Amino acid sequence: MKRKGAPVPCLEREEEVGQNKEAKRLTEEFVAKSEIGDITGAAAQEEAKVAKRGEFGGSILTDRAFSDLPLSQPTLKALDEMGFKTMTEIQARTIPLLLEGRDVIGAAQTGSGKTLAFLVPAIEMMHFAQCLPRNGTKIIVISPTRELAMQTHAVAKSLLKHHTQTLGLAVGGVPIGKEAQQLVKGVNLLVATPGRLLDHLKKTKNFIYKNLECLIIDEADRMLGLNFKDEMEDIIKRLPMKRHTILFSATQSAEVFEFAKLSFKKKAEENEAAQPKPVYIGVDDQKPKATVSGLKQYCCIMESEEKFLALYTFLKKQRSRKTMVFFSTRQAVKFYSELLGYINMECFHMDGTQKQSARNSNLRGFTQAKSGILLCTDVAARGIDIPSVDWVVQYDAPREPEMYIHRVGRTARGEGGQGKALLFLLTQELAFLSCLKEAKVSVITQKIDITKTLPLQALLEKIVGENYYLSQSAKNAYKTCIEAYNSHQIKSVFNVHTLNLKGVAKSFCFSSPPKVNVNLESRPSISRNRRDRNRSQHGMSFTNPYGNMGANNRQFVR
Ligand SMILES: Nc1ncnc2c1ncn2[C@@H]1O[C@H](COP(=O)(O)OP(=O)(O)OP(=O)(O)O)[C@@H](O)[C@H]1O
Repeated sequence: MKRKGAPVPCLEREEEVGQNKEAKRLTEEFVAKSEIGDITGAAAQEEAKVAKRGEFGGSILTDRAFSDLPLSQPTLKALDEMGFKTMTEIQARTIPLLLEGRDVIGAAQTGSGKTLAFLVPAIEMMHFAQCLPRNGTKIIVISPTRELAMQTHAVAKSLLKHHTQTLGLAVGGVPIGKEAQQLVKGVNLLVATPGRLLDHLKKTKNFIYKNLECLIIDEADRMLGLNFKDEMEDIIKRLPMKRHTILFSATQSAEVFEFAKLSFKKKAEENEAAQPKPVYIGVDDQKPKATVSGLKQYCCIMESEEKFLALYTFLKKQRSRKTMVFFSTRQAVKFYSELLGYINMECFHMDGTQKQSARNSNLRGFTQAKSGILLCTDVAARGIDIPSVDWVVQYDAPREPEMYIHRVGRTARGEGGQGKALLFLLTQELAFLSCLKEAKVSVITQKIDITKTLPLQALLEKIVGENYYLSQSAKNAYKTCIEAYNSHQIKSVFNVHTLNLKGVAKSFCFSSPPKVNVNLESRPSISRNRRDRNRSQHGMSFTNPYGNMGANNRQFVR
């Protein structure tokens, strides 16, 4: 195939720049006519009612001051310099217990100050033990992503400003050698991601962790889920048994309690009578809502072919705001950021497979921006504390309600934080709202009308069709989108067989579904023999019998 067009997002050829300007002019014309991005009708009325009831906003702070606690002078001074005077509820309820040396499982809404809740007592523990570098690592904090680990490390650095204890960071994506040297010199408080921590536990000679006093697991429900379970079990096996364990998360799951049993049991067996039981503090367990009061939540119901038009129009309308958009795959993040860049809507993008330097610079760029767009996968869903995010848009539905809660938790954070969240759902996915309701999340639904913007579709199809790189990227994104949908956790709601492939293809700017091989684990109508035949032909994965899925595949396309 002749490769037409410039590699995206570079625009080098003169005529392409011209084409780009034309695309921009035309797209803006369509946007001006559209209504999405303005909350209207029933949604606006509902919003007014909520405001009237005084349910929106509100303080997360208690009237208890940090200075009421028996904290060391260096810590109090640092807290004061950081601008923290009174405690949030999770801090007020857990810090005193942790200072007494109790093991705690803490749960509190996103953005409610859990980081200080575990760092302050951890630092006090080191201070009062008068730790020196030669004592090795006394505290380990494990975070699920590099970004969250870096953020926690930054908060710990500020808190340790007037202390003498040492701090270190061990995350993937950076040379391991330098970290190892630091560990050998003596890091009293180590913040790490699980994979890199395990590497050091296995391979870094003279890494002193035998004196470990406290293991803190942040985002515990995520860390103990399927992806990290084996690593975490291996880590736990290697660490000294005699230590405190602290688990924190915004959402609690059965896994956390299972893990807690495993982690706390060993110690209990060792000296059962002397060990007080771990304490569970669920700050929001009695609250009717799982999300913070400063968050307004909306849901737009649409068809597949409307999705990208709706997003584009929304982003245009909200261009003076700071918006995060979540997708289910990194290929979708890549394609849509290229496409938006091509039509002059620059955005930051972040996914788990980017080089660490690119991840950092995108996150830094978006964090520092007054307005802007960050397209991302769930690598940015948890813990990340970006100031003043106005909107969280979930372009692809999350894989479970807990992930919804974490994603929307990137806005309306901290004291007085306010923000809005918008969930895109396909008509056949409406039942997900019941799942959200069960998880104590209620959203205001809105049907959107994008008829005025529909002519934009042809222009987008032309742009993608004429650019080899964009169309390859779109194809990858289309293929992986279907595969991700197929592996959705809530199969009764997100059933791949109900997808309208023609509509999905349109959302990736194809006029008809492109030919792709898709790996789907199962399809009820396919005989086992045929499936096995396919499997043996193609190794572990097999070519989906939809094969080159196309619009004429009637069984699959509505
Ligand atoms: N006592 C406090 N007073 C004022 N602001 C605070 C206080 N404690 C924390 N904050 C601010 O609240 C914001 C959210 O805190 P943090 O990142 O610790 O939340 P979190 O509960 O860990 O959220 P998530 O569940 O999303 O990880 C931060 O910007 C932090 O600086």
